[in-house]
Amino acid sequence: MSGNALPTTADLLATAMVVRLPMRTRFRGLTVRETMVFAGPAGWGEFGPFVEYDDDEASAWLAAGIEAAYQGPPPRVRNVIAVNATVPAVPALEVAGILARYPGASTAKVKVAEPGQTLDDDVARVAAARAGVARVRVDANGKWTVAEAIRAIRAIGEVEYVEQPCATVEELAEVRRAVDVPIAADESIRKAADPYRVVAADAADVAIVKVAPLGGMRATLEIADSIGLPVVVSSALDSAVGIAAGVAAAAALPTLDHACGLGTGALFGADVAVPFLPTEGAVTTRWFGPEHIIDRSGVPLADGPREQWWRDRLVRCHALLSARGPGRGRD
Ligand SMILES: O=C(O)CCC(=O)c1ccccc1C(=O)O
Ligand SMILES: [Mg+2]
Repeated sequence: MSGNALPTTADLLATAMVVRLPMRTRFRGLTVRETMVFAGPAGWGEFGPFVEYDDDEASAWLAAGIEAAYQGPPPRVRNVIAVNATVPAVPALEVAGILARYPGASTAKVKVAEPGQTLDDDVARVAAARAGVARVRVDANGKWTVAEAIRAIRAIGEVEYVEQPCATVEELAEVRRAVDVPIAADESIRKAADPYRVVAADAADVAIVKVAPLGGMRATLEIADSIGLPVVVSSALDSAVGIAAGVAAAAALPTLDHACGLGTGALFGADVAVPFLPTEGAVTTRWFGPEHIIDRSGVPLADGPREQWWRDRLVRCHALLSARGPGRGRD
């Protein structure tokens, strides 16, 4: 909130809507994405921490939503953001159908190391993606041991980078020393008490940054500015409102050399607004200002108990933010 007072919970809840967005393809174990959006004087903000997150982790997401609704986007230096196709851990035969939702994409990010699947499944999925795009990056979400990562990376072959092959910073550093492909850090930044430890440990070549878990667009820009690594701005499987903040952060970066992971609107079967669907491999900046009206009859709303659960969660996270005082959401 960079010094601004927090809005009250009554302010936030007055316009809050809890939605259940159907996924076209299962992603991160989800077939429905529940999230909350609310409006403030600068436009719409999103509060959508995954349901299993505790309040401490979730409160950074609230800071991000409040920043969007009460401060709006930072000044931008570009309007068009190249995005990767996001390929969930689907059978190889389904990859072409996913890529078709990303017309013109030259990069695909392929999920690997899905529990219950094999390295052969990963190799086949990556091969199918290579058949459709020029460049492939993979994301293991920390699921490999060091030995598994080294073996898998050798089997998968050349990729733009491997995102979060293992869970810890030390393991990332060990894998990075053992292989030639670049390593990207995601969870080691967005879930870490100290996002800069990946640099001190020589654990990554690329920093994945996400507006919601990092506590907002400005907090994301600050990390991007000081981390000393090329960044990729990615989504947190946000609705169009949260994606607008990700796109705004990407649009404000002084340099941006990699496709961003902001095309996940293509994975939803419904959204709170016209989704950010990539055309020619890119999305274009758009802001849902205070004048924007979300048509409640056009969005799948949560039922009473789920809506109350989210409202209570917002109140608890708001208490954590106000106890913490102004400053970066994650401090
Ligand atoms: O980066 C992308 O292409 C999409 C975003 C994505 O993969 C993601 C979305 C929600 C939660 C976690 C992740 C992740 O990068 O691990
Ligand atoms: Mg990731």
